[in-house]
Amino acid sequence: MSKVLVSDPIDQAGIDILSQVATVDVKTGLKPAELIEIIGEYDALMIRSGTRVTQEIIEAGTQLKIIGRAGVGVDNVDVPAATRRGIVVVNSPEGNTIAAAEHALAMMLSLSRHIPDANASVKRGEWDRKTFVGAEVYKKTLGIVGLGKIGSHVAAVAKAMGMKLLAYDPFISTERAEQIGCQLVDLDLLFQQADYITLHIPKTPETTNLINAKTLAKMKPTARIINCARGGIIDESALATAIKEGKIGGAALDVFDSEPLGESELRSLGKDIILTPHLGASTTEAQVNVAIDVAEQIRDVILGLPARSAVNIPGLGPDILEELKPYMQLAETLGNLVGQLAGGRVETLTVKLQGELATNKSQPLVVAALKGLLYQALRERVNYVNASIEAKERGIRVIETRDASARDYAGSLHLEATGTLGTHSVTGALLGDKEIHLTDVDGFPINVPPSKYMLFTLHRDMPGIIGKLGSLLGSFNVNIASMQVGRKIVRGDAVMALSIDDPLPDGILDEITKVPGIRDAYTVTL
Ligand SMILES: NC(=O)C1=CN([C@@H]2O[C@H](COP(=O)(O)OP(=O)(O)OC[C@H]3O[C@@H](n4cnc5c(N)ncnc54)[C@H](O)[C@@H]3O)[C@@H](O)[C@H]2O)C=CC1
Ligand SMILES: O=C(O)CCC(=O)C(=O)O
Repeated sequence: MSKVLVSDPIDQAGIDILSQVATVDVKTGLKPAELIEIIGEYDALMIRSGTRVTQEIIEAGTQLKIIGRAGVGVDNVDVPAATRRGIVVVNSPEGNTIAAAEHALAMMLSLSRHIPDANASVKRGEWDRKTFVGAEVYKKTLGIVGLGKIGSHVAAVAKAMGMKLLAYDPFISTERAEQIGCQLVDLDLLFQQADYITLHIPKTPETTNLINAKTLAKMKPTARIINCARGGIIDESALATAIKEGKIGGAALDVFDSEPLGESELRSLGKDIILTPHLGASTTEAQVNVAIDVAEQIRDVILGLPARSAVNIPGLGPDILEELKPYMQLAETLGNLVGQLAGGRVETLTVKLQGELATNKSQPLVVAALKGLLYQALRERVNYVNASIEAKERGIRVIETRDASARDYAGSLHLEATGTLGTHSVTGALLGDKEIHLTDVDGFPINVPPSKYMLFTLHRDMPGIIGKLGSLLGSFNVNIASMQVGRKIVRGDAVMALSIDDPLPDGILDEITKVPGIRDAYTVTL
């Protein structure tokens, strides 16, 4: 019989499901070394946010087939390490949405009315009505950063409370935001106008320290910030200083840079700050939802069935998966590339399946292309299961076409993204031993394997231009690994595709477009 280790407190409903197919051991509060010592016996590991599943633990888990995170964020799991070992990582994308949204709303109201401190003072035997005069949220402006599942529910409730709603989410369409009752604005305007700012975004390199001394300085002196998303999105030291110096009105935090919260000046800021120990998902209902959601997936994987919310491996039947795997990678890479070339907000994605890919069972490739397209917005949170829904919620129209007669390659995939900044297209195919090659960019034929850091230019095909670009990159210490030009006619328009060894330094793209003959330049990270 299979064995499942449950290393964080999980609702009994989940344990009951697991017990149908496995021996279940519940051992909470294990130290990393203790977990490493025993994980080798188990086929599955079920966790919440308390267990940090590091590469070391994954490597010690020689029998592990699946890691189930009873919640949304999988940032406490080394997903790439699990993927490398072929371990499925699953989560529950929606089981605790309402709980987290309600916690953020509760934090906003508690902060406004000083409820925690007033409560504590009455319990101490005091009757102080002067200290705790609060503020109403009615007719105040709420700035929502991240208009996904939780942000949208916060918006719906806040609207009903009579708040004016501003939102910042670069990956949501204006129409979608309007449907939810929010005005989509840029981040600076949101910081300047909001009376309350609530964060509902993942922690990514772009969102780390999004709230810092500089952004705090843009806010109203009465502004209150709520973070029930992830620690590290707010620079805690800058926040403490801003509250102490009266630069903002206060903050309510459920999540911290390091959890459990250790020694911190945040603890000493009185009634202008509320701190909760990562309770966003801690409702009876949410814990039942996430436990059932994840336990069912662990049960299915143990029974040899696909998981429905795998964050790293598609939930498809094993035969189709094996056949499509290299093409899924192609579709994902092209989606990621075309999304970055298009920049801004993509409104339409056209997916053309060509040659042998023009069959009905190639539909997962469309999903893989969307997963790639949404990667910049959602990082590891977009998966093969949710990519279509996420695209729909962002107002992205998907057009799928098939052309079995296209015979340049056995099978090739053409993606065209149209967005607020224009239209771009890429085509790719698998060559040789299934290596991905870009075969066309914006209608210009090329033949290059994609690399981690790339630079594309649209330019006039004329003497000296390649040399000028090479020297410019050299002057910024950028090393070119490979370069290829694609053109349709001699001395007409052309595309240059360069693989570079490191990310392009800030500001250099503008310099590139100043080179006579270069019209546009784009940098992408794959
Ligand atoms: N405190 C707690 O116990 C809980 C915390 N969470 C956290 O809440 C956060 C939101 O969760 P969901 O709404 O379920 O996720 P979601 O994926 O539905 O929404 C996230 C939104 O953030 C947007 N986004 C991504 N990068 C952005 C950026 N740089 N600027 C602005 N917007 C950006 C995305 O477009 C997306 O619409 C996550 O960090 C999740 O881990 C979730 C559940 C419980
Ligand atoms: O398991 C928990 O209580 C934390 C929930 C959470 O942060 C998440 O689902 O992302």
